[in-house]
Amino acid sequence: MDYEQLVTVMRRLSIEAGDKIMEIYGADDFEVKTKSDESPVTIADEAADKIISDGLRAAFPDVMLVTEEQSATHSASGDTFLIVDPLDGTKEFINRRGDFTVNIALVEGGVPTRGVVYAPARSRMFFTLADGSAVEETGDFPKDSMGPVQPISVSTPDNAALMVVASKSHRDQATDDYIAKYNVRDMKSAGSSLKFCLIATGEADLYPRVGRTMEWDTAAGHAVLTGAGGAVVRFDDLTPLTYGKADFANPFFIAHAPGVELKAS
Ligand SMILES: Nc1ncnc2c1ncn2[C@@H]1O[C@H](COP(=O)(O)O)[C@@H](OP(=O)(O)O)[C@H]1O
Ligand SMILES: [Mg+2]
Repeated sequence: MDYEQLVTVMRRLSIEAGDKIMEIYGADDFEVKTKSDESPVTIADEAADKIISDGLRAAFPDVMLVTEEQSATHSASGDTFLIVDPLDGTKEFINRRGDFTVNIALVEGGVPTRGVVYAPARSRMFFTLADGSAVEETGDFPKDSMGPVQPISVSTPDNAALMVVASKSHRDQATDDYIAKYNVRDMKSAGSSLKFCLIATGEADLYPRVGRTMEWDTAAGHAVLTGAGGAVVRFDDLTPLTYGKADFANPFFIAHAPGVELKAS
């Protein structure tokens, strides 16, 4: 795999998909359909999926591709593949709350090693460079050349006063009970894979997810967080969260800056 090429292509496709998503977001109205798993989908999900899949297949014809919108056609995957959630945080998108992201990642040997997370309505873009380190790009995100980038890295947390981030649209008692085990200075809520990025930049220390997600929801954010020095572990045994699992379903997990003294579930 040519990582320089991969980063260039992932970044460009995320911007092209983000542009399309924002075009639909800005329209007066858009249709919301319900998928077989009851989750909502819009023409923005489908249009962004097409842009990204066509682009990845053209650039990397030999690498397996898994996308949320085409998930019904995926089977046993092996442990190296590209994985895409073209619009994570669909509920945020529908409710016009802004916290939605375009997510593209490379998983190698069950580990997300490169990824891009782009939040077009927030004008924030996070990705890994070819060497796997994480950056945030600022500016107006030109398609064909990288704008100014800043290396990002996780916080050195104060375990007596942690900053915790949790889902905006999927928050429950189990999550609150687990968070109650920590000394929390403040809580943020955020939608989509942005939660991983807030830990990657040091804006938060801990993100426990006691609820369902799929691998495409987490792979790109996970890659960015790893590149910034953070980690994602399973909620049940605190071992690393891996990819290429049956049905691409994740167990509950905890994303964190390594300095957080993790509590058992
Ligand atoms: N019951 C469930 N089963 C599978 N995935 C779920 C789920 N509830 C939420 N999710 C996933 O969580 C994502 C939203 O995350 P958050 O709540 O952190 O914003 C959704 O992504 P999509 O919006 O791409 O469908 C969805 O995939
Ligand atoms: Mg998603």
